[in-house]
Amino acid sequence: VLFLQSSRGKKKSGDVSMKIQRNECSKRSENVTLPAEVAGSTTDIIIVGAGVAGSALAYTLAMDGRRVHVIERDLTEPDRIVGELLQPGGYLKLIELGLEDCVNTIDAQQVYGYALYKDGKSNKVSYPLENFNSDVAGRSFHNGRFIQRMREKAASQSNVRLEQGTVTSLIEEKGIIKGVTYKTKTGQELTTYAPLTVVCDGCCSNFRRSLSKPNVSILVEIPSCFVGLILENCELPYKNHGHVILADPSPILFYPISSTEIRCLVDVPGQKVPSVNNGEMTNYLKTVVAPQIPRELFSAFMSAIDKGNIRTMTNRSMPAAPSPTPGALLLGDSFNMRHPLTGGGMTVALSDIVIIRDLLRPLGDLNDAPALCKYLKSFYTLRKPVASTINTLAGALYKVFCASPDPSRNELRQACFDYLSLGGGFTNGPIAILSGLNPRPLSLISHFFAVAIYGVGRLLLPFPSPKRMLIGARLILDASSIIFPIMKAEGVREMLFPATMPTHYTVQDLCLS
Ligand SMILES: Cc1cc2nc3c(=O)[nH]c(=O)nc-3n(C[C@H](O)[C@H](O)[C@H](O)COP(=O)(O)OP(=O)(O)OC[C@H]3O[C@@H](n4cnc5c(N)ncnc54)[C@H](O)[C@@H]3O)c2cc1C
Repeated sequence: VLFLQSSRGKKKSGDVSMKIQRNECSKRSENVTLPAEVAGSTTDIIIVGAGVAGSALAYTLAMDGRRVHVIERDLTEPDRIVGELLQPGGYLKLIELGLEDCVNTIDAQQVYGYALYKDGKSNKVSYPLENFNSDVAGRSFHNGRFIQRMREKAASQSNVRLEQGTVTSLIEEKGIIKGVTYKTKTGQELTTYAPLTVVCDGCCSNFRRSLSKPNVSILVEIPSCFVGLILENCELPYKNHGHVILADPSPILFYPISSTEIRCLVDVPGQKVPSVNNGEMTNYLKTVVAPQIPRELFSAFMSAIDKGNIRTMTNRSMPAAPSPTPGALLLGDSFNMRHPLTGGGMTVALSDIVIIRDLLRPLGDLNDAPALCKYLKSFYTLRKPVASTINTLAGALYKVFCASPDPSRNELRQACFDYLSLGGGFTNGPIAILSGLNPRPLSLISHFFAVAIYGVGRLLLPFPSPKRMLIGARLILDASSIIFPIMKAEGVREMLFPATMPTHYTVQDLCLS
């Protein structure tokens, strides 16, 4: 057992300020009988997985005085091609959680917006950061370095126990999750109990099915894969910006991950990528992708291919489908995924954690399973406007940015590229959604259809021909058929009218009830 605990933590569990806060709601726990193991437990919350979500949650709950036991399969520094660009909205959430120093000392790079490339033309689209402090911007980094910093920060709290182990099952009794069984590094099988278990075991979650609606596995879509390379000894054409190439068949991304390295992610549609082992991938990258790369990056791109460190990762998307379960909660990618084109995953996870933290704060007694369940149901509704907007944009933009033989889809793609170059609100609105600075559902819908109308207008002016009118009509249909199914899967009512949901309780409502 690797047990990391530090004496540097400032708050101890049950300190005076926490006791005052908790008393407000503690009456609710009367008359609830608890399983003996849970009642005697010295842990308030078990967290499964210490990735982005698990580490951030552990730290923030510990700061609120909770006793947290985190079980992570592998505590060594991850080496992955995921979660490398944190949007400015995510950075704001990091500040709210007190974790902003985790991007210091890891050679993270500030990101101020994107450069979009199409058919040799490029446009710069800056994040609308004017009204924020100068340090508010996106951050890009090595994912593993960021996660290690977050784990260290969580483990520095005296009331966090971070342990290496693989959780093998959830312990359930009479419909209530009471704890988990896990295997330690040495192969010992142990059980641990707590009134709340939060599962943050990532995109390939083993526990998603037990805590979601029965149809959850059919909701997981795999629209494409990313092929990752690291470019060295070169500069991005637009310094401190992400670069999105609207390539054929689908987008290519570049962004800095340190002061000397640039990540390249090549999207390959479908579930299969050319084989790396038999050289098909090298051939694909050199013949199909390389000719579409901006010339400033071309030779570094070719060198990266020759160097051979080619990584691949499946891109999954999955709307949240929770089945509210007393004593347990899913969070992060195990709960909800979206296409990584827009780099929204960590922002959604951190935003969810802020909501959970605020909801749990007044709940003194986590052993009150019915009250806890009510709070958790409310979480599923409160998160919807932000999470669904970021998710819907990711899915819709991926579809719009892919090349297509269909003339109306190509018009929509071109209209989107040109619309984002118009400046003012036309540029700021969509990029404020993407960056997580202002992710409002109505803004998303209005900009999405404004792009479509802009595309139709260009087709009809100055003189509409029957052919162009037909393409225009199909363009509107295409736009609708892209956005509405994603919104439907996300839940239109929760997204647009969360206050009409029976489970829409604010923290104040819950405290008063
Ligand atoms: C190719 C790609 C690129 C991406 N790029 C970005 C980006 O640029 N920006 C962005 O915001 N998002 C991005 N994302 C999404 C982002 O990576 C995720 O949203 C984020 O990592 C989710 O965090 P998580 O904590 O839920 O999962 P993870 O960070 O994957 O953490 C899960 C943790 O659980 C542990 N674990 C798993 N099973 C067990 C078990 N049984 N017992 C104990 N521990 C266990 C794992 O070891 C791991 O540490 C990308 C995704 C992909 C696929």
